[in-house]
Amino acid sequence: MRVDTTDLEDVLVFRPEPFRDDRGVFTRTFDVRVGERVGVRSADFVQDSQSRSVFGVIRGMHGRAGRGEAKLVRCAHGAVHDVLVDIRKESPTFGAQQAFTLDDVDFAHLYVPPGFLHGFQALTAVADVCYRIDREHDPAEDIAVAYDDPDLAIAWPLPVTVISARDAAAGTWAALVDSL
Ligand SMILES: Cc1cn([C@H]2C[C@H](O)[C@@H](COP(=O)(O)OP(=O)(O)O[C@H]3O[C@@H](C)C(=O)[C@@H](O)[C@H]3O)O2)c(=O)[nH]c1=O
Repeated sequence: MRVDTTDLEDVLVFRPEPFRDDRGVFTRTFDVRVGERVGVRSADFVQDSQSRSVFGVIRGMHGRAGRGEAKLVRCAHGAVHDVLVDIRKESPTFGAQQAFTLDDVDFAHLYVPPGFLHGFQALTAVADVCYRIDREHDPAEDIAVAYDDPDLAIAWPLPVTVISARDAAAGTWAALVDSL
């Protein structure tokens, strides 16, 4: 399993080597020893979750107040266009964003440290995203910035088909920056 750095400080991509044959595919999704070499400790993650989205759905852009949360994110079925925005004021990449394709072909696995906005758009009829977080979910700490905020100007690949009521009511990037 290879580990790539990214344009965003401290964000990593774990790249497994899927095995394919006539039956289908086998892939290791995470390797504790590889993680430990780059400071990502599997034991730190306390909740594993999965969401299923239909074509064109956008979920995001979500963050967490307080000390934030670290995430490991992968797409188990289908494909998503996954976007991260660095909201750590002290970071050299503060305000920068990067997009990643997560799919069930390469099985790339993103490590997102605390202090990021995260969102994705489903590129396939069904897209299952699995993620692990290092703190128990607490809706009181939810942060959301509009997926179509003009200052963020995220280039989503498809017209949005469905978003949640929470995401439709999300705040602006400018308001978030003022609050940091
Ligand atoms: C995120 C989350 C939600 N829930 C509950 C709350 C609610 O009743 C239901 C659906 O929640 P949401 O609408 O917030 O789910 P969703 O919009 O899919 O939120 C997720 O979006 C992606 C982009 C992320 O990065 C995640 O961290 C998370 O914020 O599931 C949990 O119990 N645990 C969780 O970790």
